[in-house]
Amino acid sequence: MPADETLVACQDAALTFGRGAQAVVAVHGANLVITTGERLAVVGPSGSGKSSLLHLLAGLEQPTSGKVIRSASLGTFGIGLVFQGDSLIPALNVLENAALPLVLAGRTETAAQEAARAALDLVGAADLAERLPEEISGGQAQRAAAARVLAQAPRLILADEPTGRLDHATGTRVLDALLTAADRTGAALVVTTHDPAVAARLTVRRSMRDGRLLAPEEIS
Ligand SMILES: Nc1ncnc2c1ncn2[C@@H]1O[C@H](COP(=O)(O)OP(=O)(O)OP(=O)(O)O)[C@@H](O)[C@H]1O
Repeated sequence: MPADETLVACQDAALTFGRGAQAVVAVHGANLVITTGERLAVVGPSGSGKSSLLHLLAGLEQPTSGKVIRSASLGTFGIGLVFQGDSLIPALNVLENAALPLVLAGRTETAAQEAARAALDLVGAADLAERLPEEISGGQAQRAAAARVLAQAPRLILADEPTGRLDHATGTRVLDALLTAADRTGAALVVTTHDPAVAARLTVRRSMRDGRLLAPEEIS
């Protein structure tokens, strides 16, 4: 795999919600290229457009104008999105939640659960495997959700405030796990955050202000 393969490129990609007087421009013409090996922090205050930008990169939202181009090489599990908030299926335990996408993609239950266990271990949540989502805290659920993404070994990990609801030690562990997983698999990693200490763990920082993506800054 070439070191600088482009995975996703935004060309003047804008995202507007609503119309007319109610229109909110969440992202103004963003230009951004994500290559393999990328370690990018997107920082900015609440409402500045970080989640919207991530959703454009993931293809969850289509740009209102401009383009978002994803490499055909990304395939089924090319992009793994760690969402803000709860995303676990209540009727499945943590292990089954983490294994589900792999089972749906045709892996055997055993192979899927093996990958899920390894990912839970990586985020320090192996002891939660048999618990239901209602039996764990919000921070533990965030770790389980991160494990579900890591089990898929995506080539691009998009993490939306992955440490936002966690105490410092747990947040550090989740971030360590995302960085370790990205290093091991060669995945690119994009993290949105309010927290300068989280941004400092990545290589490049881009700030958002009122929907505008500012120029890249290298993090020393
Ligand atoms: N589905 C939606 N419908 C209408 N407006 C939206 C929608 N999603 C986001 N917005 C608006 O777009 C702007 C950017 O929101 P976004 O969630 O991307 O910001 P953010 O920087 O991720 O904020 P936070 O840090 O609080 O998650 C905000 O003004 C928000 O109210």
